[in-house]
Amino acid sequence: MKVYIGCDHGGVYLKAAVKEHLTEEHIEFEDLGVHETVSTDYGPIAKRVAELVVGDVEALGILICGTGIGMSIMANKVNGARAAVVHDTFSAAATRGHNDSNILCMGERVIGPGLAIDVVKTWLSTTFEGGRHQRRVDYINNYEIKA
Ligand SMILES: O=C(CO)[C@H](O)[C@H](O)COP(=O)(O)O
Repeated sequence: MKVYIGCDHGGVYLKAAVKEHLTEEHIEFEDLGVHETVSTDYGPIAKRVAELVVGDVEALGILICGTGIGMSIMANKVNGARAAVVHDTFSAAATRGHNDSNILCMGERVIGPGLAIDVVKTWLSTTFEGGRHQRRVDYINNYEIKA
């Protein structure tokens, strides 16, 4: 598994904490930026990470901005991206197990690093349950194909 990670200026510090965790856990990742707190736009970073994730079935993405919301809105414009804004461990497990989310979005202005790392751990260690949930994810995929 490889994790593509990106942030805007509102997520630089939380991204650093998440990268530290991934490094400790020997999880391969690629940082698509940004690296400074200079004001920047989340759209291009979300698009790039989402495209890389969709292009590699083994890959997952983590996107961080102030709220996680702008990143998720943009990422979900990329066909095949299932980006979820998550700030609690229950939702982290549910969105992997039920929605097969492939991108986790968080807001540095919403969540502290301790809980954020717990969210990342839970999200990365939960697998898609399939079954009835596969039918529901298929509905989304089929909608994208026809759109
Ligand atoms: O959370 C975000 C998008 O969802 C951005 O990080 C946030 O809107 C940036 O705001 P500002 O330019 O005022 O720092």
